[in-house]
Amino acid sequence: MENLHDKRKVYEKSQLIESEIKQNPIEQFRDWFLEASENPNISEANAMAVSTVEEDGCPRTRMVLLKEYTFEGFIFYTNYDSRKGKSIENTHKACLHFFWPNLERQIIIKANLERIAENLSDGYFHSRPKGSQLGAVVSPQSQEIPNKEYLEQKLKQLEKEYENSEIPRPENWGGYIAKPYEIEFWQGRPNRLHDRIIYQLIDDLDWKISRLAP
Ligand SMILES: Cc1cc2nc3c(=O)[nH]c(=O)nc-3n(C[C@H](O)[C@H](O)[C@H](O)COP(=O)(O)O)c2cc1C
Ligand SMILES: Cc1ncc(COP(=O)(O)O)c(CN)c1O
Repeated sequence: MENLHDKRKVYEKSQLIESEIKQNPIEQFRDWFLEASENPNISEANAMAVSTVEEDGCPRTRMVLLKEYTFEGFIFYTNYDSRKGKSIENTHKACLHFFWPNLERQIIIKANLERIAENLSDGYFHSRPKGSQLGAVVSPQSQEIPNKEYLEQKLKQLEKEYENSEIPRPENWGGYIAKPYEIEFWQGRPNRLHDRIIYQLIDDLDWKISRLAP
């Protein structure tokens, strides 16, 4: 069909060296995340790929929006009965991936996942625009639906129903916190000799920092 052999870029914008990195990977994440957020060429710095392993042993990846990060972990919101929800309930694990092409950087995070407390999910749910709240109520995420009109009709009905009242958060919609145990920071370099620094959690306390070959 099409040969892409000559499609390649030289990465040369920055470097990642031990003397300049943070000892804690969340602080390192914050440095890189703030830089990405402030970059006018990156429209959704908080968009990340989330991979989960499904029952056939194959990982499946989709984008979600990171909504909060703390020293404890990374929080995103979704439908607990979705495909990702089901695989998280089975494995309690996921891999989060950020790629910011303009910075020539990627971050790969392996984590244990838990649902966040219901009151926190309530708080976030009600902070969303009403249309998005209704969207979450209307959509049986990842289920087969008969057609597009099915959602549009349900939305119209609910718009009337909740015109003057608060929309309750669906029980199956809420947040997950991904508590990291391994975080790799990757900075593109010339000659494909990229910088890779990996933090691995030891004893639930300390992070071991190593350099990996590109
Ligand atoms: C940039 C971007 C951000 C997204 N953010 C979310 C999100 O925060 N939560 C969510 O449930 N789906 C989000 N989606 C939709 C998901 O990619 C996905 O289609 C949906 O969650 C169903 O995934 P699943 O069937 O694998 O569970 C986003 C899609 C894109 C492209
Ligand atoms: C289905 C779905 N759920 C949730 C989100 C998260 O975004 P927000 O909570 O800001 O609406 C998105 C963002 N694209 C989405 O597509």
